Amino acid sequence: MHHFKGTIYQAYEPILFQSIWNPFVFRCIDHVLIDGNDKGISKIVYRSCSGRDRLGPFRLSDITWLTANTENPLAVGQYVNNCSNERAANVCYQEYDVPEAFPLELRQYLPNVNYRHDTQRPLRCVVLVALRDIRPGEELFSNYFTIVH
Ligand SMILES: C[S@@+](CC[C@H](N)C(=O)[O-])C[C@H]1O[C@@H](n2cnc3c(N)ncnc32)[C@H](O)[C@@H]1O
Repeated sequence: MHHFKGTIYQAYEPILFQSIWNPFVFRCIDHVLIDGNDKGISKIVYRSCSGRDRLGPFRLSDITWLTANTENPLAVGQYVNNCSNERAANVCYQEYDVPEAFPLELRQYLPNVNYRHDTQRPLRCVVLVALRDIRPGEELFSNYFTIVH
């Protein structure tokens, strides 16, 4: 199972500059957006939001996916390519909201952060679920336009 990492924007929040020429923006069913780009302004925004949201000694999100030393090796969801007739999808998307009861000390491994610190709703995450057994080194394909409810 892989995470689609990145900054979470509610449907009404401004994302214009971060989204220009950015193929890594994922749109959820309810129009929440995840900017999974690990470069440029998207990277700066994620770092800044992640540094801002801390609770005592705990980070509330994983920042290591922006570095060479990734602590959550599952946070690679945005590198999945689009399937075609010749190359069928082998993963699909599942959106979920992190429950309030999720342990504080484990939040540092979640590769998503809210753009706005005063967002009232739970953190949105999107994971990729394998549709069949996948061998090491196999390229991952999803149907960019299908979401499992
Ligand atoms: C979310 S990224 C996917 C990961 C990207 N291939 C990478 O290496 O970072 C989306 C971009 O990947 C490329 N892409 C996705 N599916 C593709 C496919 N089936 N064939 C060729 N390029 C594809 C397109 O350039 C698209 O804008």
